[in-house]
Amino acid sequence: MLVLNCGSSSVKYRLYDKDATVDKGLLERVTDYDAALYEVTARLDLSGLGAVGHRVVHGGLRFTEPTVITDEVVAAVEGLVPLAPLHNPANLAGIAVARRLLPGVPQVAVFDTAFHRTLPEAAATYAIDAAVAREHGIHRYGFHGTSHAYVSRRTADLLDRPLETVNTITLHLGNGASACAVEGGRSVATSMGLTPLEGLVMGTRSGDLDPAVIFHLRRTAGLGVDEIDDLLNHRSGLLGLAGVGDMREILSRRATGDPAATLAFDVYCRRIKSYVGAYYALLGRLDAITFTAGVGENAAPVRAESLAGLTRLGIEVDTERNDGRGERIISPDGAPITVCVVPTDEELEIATQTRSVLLGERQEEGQRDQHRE
Ligand SMILES: Nc1ncnc2c1ncn2[C@@H]1O[C@H](COP(=O)(O)OP(=O)(O)O)[C@@H](O)[C@H]1O
Ligand SMILES: CC(=O)OP(=O)(O)O
Ligand SMILES: [Mg+2]
Repeated sequence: MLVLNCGSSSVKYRLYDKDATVDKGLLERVTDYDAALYEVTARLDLSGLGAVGHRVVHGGLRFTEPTVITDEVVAAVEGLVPLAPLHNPANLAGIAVARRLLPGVPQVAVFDTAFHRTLPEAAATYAIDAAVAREHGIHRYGFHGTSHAYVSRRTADLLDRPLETVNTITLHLGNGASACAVEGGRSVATSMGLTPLEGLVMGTRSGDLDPAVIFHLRRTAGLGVDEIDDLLNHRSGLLGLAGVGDMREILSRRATGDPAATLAFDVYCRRIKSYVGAYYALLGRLDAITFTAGVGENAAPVRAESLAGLTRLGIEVDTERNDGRGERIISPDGAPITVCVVPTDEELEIATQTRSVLLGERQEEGQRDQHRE
C-alpha cells in the first residue's frame, strides 16, 4: 500500500508491505504537485501495489468515514476547496496523479475532519444566525483527525487502560496546530473550526482572534478580503510575531533574550494553556495530556511552559523526563494526570483506515456474491 500525505507545502509518502514500511520520504517546499508526485512514483517500486491511501483535509459534512475514491468523490472534494484552500487542492493533486499512474488500483480518501464527526452539537455550532449557518455550512469541522485518533489510542496504551475509559487532551503542534478533547476515544471538542485557521497559534496562522479584526482591517486599513486571508493564514502566528515560523529558531533566539521571539513563545504557550483549562472543564475528568507533531514532540520548553503552574490541577511535568526522547510519560510518578509525548503517525493511521475500508468492501462483495448463489 502507498500512502500519500500531500500537505500545504510538502509531500510525505510511505510504502507498506503489510505492516512493514519498505520506503518513505518527504519532499519539502513543493509548489508543483504533479512534478513532485511523478518524482515520488518514479522512485518507488510499485509493482503489486494493492491500494493507495490519501490524506484529505476537508471532508465537509458528507465524508465522515474513509471513502473509496470515484469521480464523484473527487468532484465533492473539489467542492470543499473553498473551506480548505491551502490543503484540499494539494490532496486532489495527489489523487489525480495516483489515479492516472495507477489505474485499477483502489484508492481511498482518509479525511482529517472525520474523527470529529462525534463532536456534540453544542461543540460544533457557532452562535450565529442559525439559518445563515445552515445555508452556508458554517460549522466546526475540526482537523488533524487521523493524528488525534492515533495519538489518543497510543496514550491509552501508555496508561495501560482501555481506550473507552480514558479522557485525554491531545495537542497536535506542527506547522498547523490543534487541540482536541477525546472522551473514551471520541472527539468532543477541538480548536480548529470551519477551516484550519481557528484555535492555537501556529507557524504562520493566527489562530483565535476577535472576528472584528477582519472588519477593522477591511474598513480602516483598506485591505481586501484576499489580503486579509493571506495575512492571517500565511503571515501571522510565530512568523508574524517574530519573523520566523519555525519553533526551533524561536527557541534559539529566545535563549539569547530576543524580545520578539520571547513574546511569540509566550503567546503560543499561553494559548495552549487556556485550551487545556477549557477542555479539562469540558471533560470534567481528565486522565492524560499528550503532546505530538514537530513542536509537541521536540520542543521541551513549549511543553514545560504550557503546563507551568498547574500542579494544583494535578498537572505537572518532570524536567528530566521532559528532556528525554521518543514516546514516553513526562509527568512524575503518581501524578493525578499523566502527561505524555507520543510521536504522531498519520501515515500509519491512514494505512490502517484504508485497509479497513477495502476489507469491508470485499466482505460486502462476498456477501452479495453468496446471496446471488
Ligand atoms: N527539534 C525541534 N525543536 C522545536 N521545534 C521543532 C523541532 N523539530 C521540528 N520542530 C517544529 O515542528 C514544525 C513542523 O512540524 P510537523 O509536524 O513536521 O509539521 P507539518 O506536518 O504540519 O508540516 C516545524 O515548523 C518546527 O517549528
Ligand atoms: C489541517 C492542517 O492544518 O494541516 P497541516 O498541519 O498539515 O497544515
Ligand atoms: Mg501536519
